Amino acid sequence: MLSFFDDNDGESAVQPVVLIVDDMPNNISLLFEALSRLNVKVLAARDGKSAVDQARIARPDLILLDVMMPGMDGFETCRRLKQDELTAAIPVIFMTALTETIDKVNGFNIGAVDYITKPFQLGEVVVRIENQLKIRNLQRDLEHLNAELEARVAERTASLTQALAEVEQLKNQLQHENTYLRDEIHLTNNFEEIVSRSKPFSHVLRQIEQVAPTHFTVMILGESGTGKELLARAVHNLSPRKKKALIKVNCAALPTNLIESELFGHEKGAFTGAANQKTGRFELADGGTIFLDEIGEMPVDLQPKLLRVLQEGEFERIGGHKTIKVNVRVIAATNRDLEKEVQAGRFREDLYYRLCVFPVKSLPLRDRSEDIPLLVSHFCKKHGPGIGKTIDTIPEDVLTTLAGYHWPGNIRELENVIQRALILSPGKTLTLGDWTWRRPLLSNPEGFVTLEAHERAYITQVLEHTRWKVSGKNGAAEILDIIPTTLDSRMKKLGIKRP
Ligand SMILES: Nc1ncnc2c1ncn2[C@@H]1O[C@H](COP(=O)(O)OP(=O)(O)OP(=O)(O)O)[C@@H](O)[C@H]1O
Repeated sequence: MLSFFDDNDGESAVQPVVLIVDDMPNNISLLFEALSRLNVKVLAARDGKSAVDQARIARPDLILLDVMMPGMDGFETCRRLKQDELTAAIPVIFMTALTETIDKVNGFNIGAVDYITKPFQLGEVVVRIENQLKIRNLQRDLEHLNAELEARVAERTASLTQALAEVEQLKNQLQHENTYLRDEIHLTNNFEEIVSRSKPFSHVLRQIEQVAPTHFTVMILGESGTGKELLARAVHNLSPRKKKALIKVNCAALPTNLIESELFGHEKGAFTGAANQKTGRFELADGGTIFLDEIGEMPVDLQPKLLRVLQEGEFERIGGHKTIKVNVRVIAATNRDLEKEVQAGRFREDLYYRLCVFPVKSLPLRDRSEDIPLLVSHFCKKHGPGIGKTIDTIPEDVLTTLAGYHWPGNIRELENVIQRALILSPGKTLTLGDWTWRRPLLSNPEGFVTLEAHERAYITQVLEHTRWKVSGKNGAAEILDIIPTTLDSRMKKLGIKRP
């Protein structure tokens, strides 16, 4: 007995189904009998329409289709079967009487696989059916193999795509980390020493560019370490006086009794200890610029003399009678609230107005934190060579940690942190070491950070302490008394990454 779907265990698998379509009951019974020799299930239909309906439901493995039938003939039935995707793949064998004059080629054209002629030679019929069922079986195997192959290809493609995406992500991350180092810091301004891409700071630089070529006195206001001196130098360098001297006086660094002599000079014997004549800094700055840093520290009794130089460009040395005329551009800076100083009577109002003709406010680092990556890279380049360090990677997590800090000491503090990090970095990747242990997070009353920044800093601190051991004995999760998965998700949320 023929079994088309025997599997390896010898068990008979699904029985093939053959649909006989003929309007003559005699033919159907003959075929029934012939097919009973095969291990197949036989279905029958008496006309084309019910054949199509049955085929849609039963999905036979083979259809024996009479050509000449009343109503829908075999050709039309076959056409319909082939148009329907549920039945299109079912092989069709046409049955036709020898006496019938039909166009056999047409039958093959519309999808038939074979012809059987009536009256039936039952032996031949069985062989033809067997052959078609074998072919059908092989086709099924092939389809199955194809599907399996496609599934495997799809699986491989998916994992390759995933791997490619991960590589791409890694590449992006590395590129990002290196961007600040690789790119020359091309700034669209005329400030060689000043590094910034921040929008608010670009307004400050714009003001500097506008005032620099004029003769106006410039007052630079801002917290300590925000780059006031750099701005003052920029004013001078962008002015027509750039070839002449820029003389700096730090009013806070000079003892009160010496400020007048430093600024205006003295004649020999003008006071005890004045053994020689001294040229003051206003005279030295003649034709150039004088930068009076920490102007808020200027003693009140000296302020009228300063006002006179500003207004008339003249003064006398201490102990001297000769009026000295100078052409000096004045730039002043302070981190104090000068208006308050005026109200408190420590600063003359007229001098205040004379100095504040053109005030420029330097910005604290916390208001331009987008500059942190640039500044970090700038300070690596500025200080690395001095201590024999070449940094080529600034990891994202280093930048994230730095961006989360409030910077009460501004850029000067950032510069110090980077100098220290450079010393501690063992290779070419910048590491912050245990900086987080030391930074005075809450030391500055104006410098409170957000809860999130504090949490980020604190978790980073603990992780650095445990050398990035998250779970297990002496791990960060144990210290923080939270479960490791919670710590993992906090780290993800806060952007904390193991260096
Ligand atoms: N935009 C910047 N780009 C590069 N370096 C900067 C920038 N701003 C400040 N710095 C650096 O930060 C340090 C502090 O800057 P600076 O001395 O100009 O600040 P300051 O406001 O004058 O401070 P203070 O009020 O204490 O005198 C300097 O080493 C300076 O070179």
